[in-house]
Amino acid sequence: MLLYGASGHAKVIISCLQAAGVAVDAIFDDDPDKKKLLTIPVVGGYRAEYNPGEPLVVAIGDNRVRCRLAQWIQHPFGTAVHPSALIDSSVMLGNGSVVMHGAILQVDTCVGNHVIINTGASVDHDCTVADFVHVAPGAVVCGGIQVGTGTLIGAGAVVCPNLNIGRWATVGAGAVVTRPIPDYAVVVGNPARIIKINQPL
Ligand SMILES: CC(=O)SCCNC(=O)CCNC(=O)[C@H](O)C(C)(C)COP(=O)(O)OP(=O)(O)OC[C@H]1O[C@@H](n2cnc3c(N)ncnc32)[C@H](O)[C@@H]1OP(=O)(O)O
Repeated sequence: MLLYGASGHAKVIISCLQAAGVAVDAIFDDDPDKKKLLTIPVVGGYRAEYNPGEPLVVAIGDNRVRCRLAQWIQHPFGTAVHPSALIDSSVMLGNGSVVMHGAILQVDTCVGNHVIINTGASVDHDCTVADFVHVAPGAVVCGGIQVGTGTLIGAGAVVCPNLNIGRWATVGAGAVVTRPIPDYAVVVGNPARIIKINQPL
């Protein structure tokens, strides 16, 4: 497996892959001062000709940056799933997506491409999690929820059942979402309230 981005997020992905018995051979990063992450060599900026058939995961936590890079990279995309994650056999997991330590994906949930289901997060039954979403550590997404493209569900947030969460929205850490959230909205608190609407991409 190859990674793009020698970040803290990449360290967690390496931990997942190593626990699953998958070797990480190299990491691309544009910063010439980065030479190694944990024990893995950092080999410079992205090159399509570097081991072209080897799967790659974009190891960048920022959803917009991960989206931009994924549309440009020419390698096939792999997935990283920690063995402690509980994933129902009905779950669909897209290319480039990662499921960290202790995360739970329940029955009939569909997870798109380049999604992060972070440490200890849970996404319950019948959810649809679109591409480039990040469900941060400890967040709880209850049953029957649609999460739109590029949205961040912050650490420890709770999203109540059967709600529609828009595209490129941000749910603040610890928020309790009780109503649908529009595209690009940033919400915080319990119950969650909109504090601003971000600019579209
Ligand atoms: C492994 C990992 O680390 S994964 C990392 C996952 N990341 C996260 O979970 C972080 C999620 N981000 C947040 O919660 C952020 O605070 C955001 C995005 C909601 C807001 O960030 P910003 O847009 O920079 O807002 P800012 O910090 O200026 O705060 C604006 C107001 O909202 C309040 N606020 C910000 N975040 C929260 C929150 N999570 N809960 C309650 N209130 C909040 C601030 O106190 C401030 O209130 P004030 O105007 O009365 O002073």
